[in-house]
Amino acid sequence: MTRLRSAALVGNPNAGKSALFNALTGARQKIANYPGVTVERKSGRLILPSGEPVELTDLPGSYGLHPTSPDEEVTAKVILGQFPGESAPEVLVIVLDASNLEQHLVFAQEVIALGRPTVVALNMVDLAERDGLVLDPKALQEALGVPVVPTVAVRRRGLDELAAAIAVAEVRAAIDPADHHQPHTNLTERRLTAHAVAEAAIISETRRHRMHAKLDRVLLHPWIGPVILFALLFVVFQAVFAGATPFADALDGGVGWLHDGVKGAMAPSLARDLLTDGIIAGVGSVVVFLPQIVILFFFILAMEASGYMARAAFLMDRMMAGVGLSGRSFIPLLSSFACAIPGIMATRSITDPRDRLTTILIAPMMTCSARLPVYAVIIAAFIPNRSVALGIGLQGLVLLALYVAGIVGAMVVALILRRSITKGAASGFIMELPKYQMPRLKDLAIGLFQRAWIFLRRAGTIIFTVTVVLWLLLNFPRAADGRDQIDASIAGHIANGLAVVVEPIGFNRDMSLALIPAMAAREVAVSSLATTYAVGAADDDESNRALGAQLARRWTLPMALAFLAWFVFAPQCMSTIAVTRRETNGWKWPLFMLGYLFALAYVAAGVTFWAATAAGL
Ligand SMILES: Nc1nc2c(ncn2[C@@H]2O[C@H](COP(=O)(O)OP(=O)(O)OP(=O)(O)O)[C@@H](O)[C@H]2O)c(=O)[nH]1
Ligand SMILES: [Mg+2]
Repeated sequence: MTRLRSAALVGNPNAGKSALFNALTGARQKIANYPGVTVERKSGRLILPSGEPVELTDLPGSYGLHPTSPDEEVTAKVILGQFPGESAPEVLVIVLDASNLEQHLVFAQEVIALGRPTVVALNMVDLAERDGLVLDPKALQEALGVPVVPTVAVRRRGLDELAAAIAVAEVRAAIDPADHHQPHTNLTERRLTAHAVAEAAIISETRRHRMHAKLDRVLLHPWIGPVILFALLFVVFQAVFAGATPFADALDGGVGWLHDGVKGAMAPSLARDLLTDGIIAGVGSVVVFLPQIVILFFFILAMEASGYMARAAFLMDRMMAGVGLSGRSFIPLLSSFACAIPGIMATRSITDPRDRLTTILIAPMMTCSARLPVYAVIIAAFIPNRSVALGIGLQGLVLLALYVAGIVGAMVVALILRRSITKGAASGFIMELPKYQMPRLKDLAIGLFQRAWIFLRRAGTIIFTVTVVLWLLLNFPRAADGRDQIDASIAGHIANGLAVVVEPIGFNRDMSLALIPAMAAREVAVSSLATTYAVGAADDDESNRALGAQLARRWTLPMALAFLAWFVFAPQCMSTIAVTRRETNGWKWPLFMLGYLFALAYVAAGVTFWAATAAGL
């Protein structure tokens, strides 16, 4: 019987380890063009040319075996076999960025010096060629004393050769198992060697960086840069509304058609109502926002893949320093625009613990994609679809304002925290800028498909479940004839109780009813409202079934704005609290987070409501 052998991918951040891992194992780990994407180890199965399986582990990028941040610690522990119950990987596969050889050779030497079976993947040779670098893998192999295989992870070039080299390295491991020397060079020596080795491996080098240098001069310019960044974000939010409308309308029509079809086909019964008013109205009201999600992520993924996101981090560094954070916090905060959970996990690449804690605490204020359906449904119902000037849509503008409100809120809180609870000097910014790349359509398509799938899976699982439970709580006990079903129901009683608390900030019963199930996931606020109004609507009320129409009829503009303000801040997400507990090792910080965010949400909603009312809106 063959036993499962093991290998691990190690190297500097952004070398293409995860891209190689995906290509070799068929996994779908997140890859993106900035350092610090992977923060946890992840294993998969690689089949060698002989048919033998190898357990391959993808690791967070690292600059050395002496970790300076939690993600680097994972890498060091795996390489050195320090995780309890796990032995060190038999083969170390060092992934080098060929276009950035000198820098990547510093850590590589440290790994090679461990004396373990080692293979080098000289990755990104395509980018090196593009930049006018011709390399000599043989010379590199000779200098390093381990096999070197040129690869292009994203084009699947060199994969067989790499697998073959891993297989051979294993055989050598079996012959000579106890060859352990410790690294006996210091950092300065390794830097000098790296320079010499890289120089020897470079056959020719023509300077073709000029175009990119020019691009950086514009995009990183102290004031042109931020203007471009802001203009870009502006375009994104306009596109989210303008581009999605036809698709969203079509989906909405589909959901309506399904609702009416089922209603027509089944005899009146509670089961029919559960299907139509509960599941189809509730889950359907969230699913229709798929086009918005896809458009938003199209831009995010394109900016990530091109290398622009890392420039955005660089631009924001000064602003972040102003509130006591470093540009390092930018990437985790940026990830939080998809979802705070990966965002909070991405803080593992932050060296300074207080910096890291602050970033975790403010991450939930970044507008995650779960808020998009809530924002979009309210905006579509209350903000007129007209242009303010030059074809700039008012709806997109309001959406952008909500995102900005979250960011400004987070910066203010960071400023306060850094002067009180997480006091300390801001640490420096050391992120290296990745190379510009043209995003590949196939990668974008896969990334979008993954995001769409995550969104639909949430709709099919958590939102579905909460909607069914809510429908049950809304329908029982049954109201006496002629009485309001919602007021009589269990959910209605709970909501009436909570309404006392949220009345001062302008919320009515239906709004407070939406808040409790929305703790499970923010989108549930939308499905709850849809289900509540479907249950509450009299049967002859068909024409007004659309959620937007119901909202416009039942809420005033100040109420709607207050509801939006609430969702900018409210920590309506159990999973975020759970992940905060895990990442901070205890209940103290997640409880603090819950407390301060609810307080902020309450104040923001109240101020919005009363200001809007006073302004006569
Ligand atoms: N042109 C080209 N791009 C590559 C190659 N390998 C990876 N990339 C791109 O380089 C970027 C970084 O790749 P990742 O696989 O995320 O890098 P990583 O080493 O896992 O990075 P961390 O997880 O941050 O340590 C992504 O945008 C990839 O698409 C390659 O061989 N050629
Ligand atoms: Mg990675």
